[in-house]
Amino acid sequence: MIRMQPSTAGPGGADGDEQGGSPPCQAARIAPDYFDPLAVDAKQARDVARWRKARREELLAHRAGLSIAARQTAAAAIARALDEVLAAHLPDPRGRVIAGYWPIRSEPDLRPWLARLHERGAIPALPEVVRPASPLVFRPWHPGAAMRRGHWNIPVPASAETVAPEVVLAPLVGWDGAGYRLGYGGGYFDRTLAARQPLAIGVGLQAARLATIYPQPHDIRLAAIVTERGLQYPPRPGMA
Ligand SMILES: Nc1nc2c(c(=O)[nH]1)N(C=O)[C@@H](CNc1ccc(C(=O)N[C@@H](CCC(=O)O)C(=O)O)cc1)CN2
Ligand SMILES: Nc1ncnc2c1ncn2[C@@H]1O[C@H](COP(=O)(O)OP(=O)(O)OP(=O)(O)O)[C@@H](O)[C@H]1O
Repeated sequence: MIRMQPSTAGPGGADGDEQGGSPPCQAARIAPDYFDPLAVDAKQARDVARWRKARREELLAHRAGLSIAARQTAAAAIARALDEVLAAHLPDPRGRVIAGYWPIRSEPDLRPWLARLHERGAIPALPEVVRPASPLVFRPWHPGAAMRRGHWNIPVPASAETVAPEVVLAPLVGWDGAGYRLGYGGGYFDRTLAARQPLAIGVGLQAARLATIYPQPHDIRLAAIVTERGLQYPPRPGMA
């Protein structure tokens, strides 16, 4: 299995991308979970944003380099782990709205999992960016549903109907053991989860784990994180 060695130096740290001589930010020295919103200054926010951009590029390049077979194996294992999480939270999915995503940029393809839920009577949904810097909107989807191109060319259901999912899969570019997600940098999922509270389950590769994503006040902790190695968050007793 291919392993990724994510850089461990934090924002403003000596990870080789510092340009100027400004003092390093202290985010790496405090507990990653502790954030006093009043203490978050513009410089720290910029440091974190720059650090995240660099990690996103590394993680996306790693994922894109995996074979199709490796990605399919991972997606199948993620789907099995998701079934377990769902069984615990939503034993009978009939009539319940469960949002996935249309895979882009080598994301695990969980459409077969959504299709199985559809067969079991659930209402799968997919997200759409309808307005920049706004929460996502979800539209019902089923295998074979008519699609159109949305923002960023991501296919979205052609239906004008919107639904409110009880469960939302959040594809992970990166993640950390405290339950935080690194996405593509639009802040869409955070805005969506801030606006309503579905059960948000992060899905991604084990290799995309970071020591911390340096959670900021806008970052919302996921309810669960699932990789090809099963449930990673919340941690199970005895798990490293
Ligand atoms: N398959 C899939 N569909 C999805 C998501 C996803 O993560 N995966 N999303 C999950 O949210 C939404 C789309 N998310 C997006 C996030 C960022 C940008 C974007 O324009 N990014 C800028 C960088 C922004 C920045 O760094 O300031 C860019 O790449 O130019 C577009 C869409 C909805 N659909
Ligand atoms: N609830 C919110 N209200 C206002 N701004 C927000 C909110 N959530 C995120 N943002 C802004 O969105 C930007 C990107 O955030 P972040 O780096 O966390 O994106 P991401 O979670 O990786 O992206 P995405 O969810 O789209 O894949 C940040 O500049 C942040 O300030």
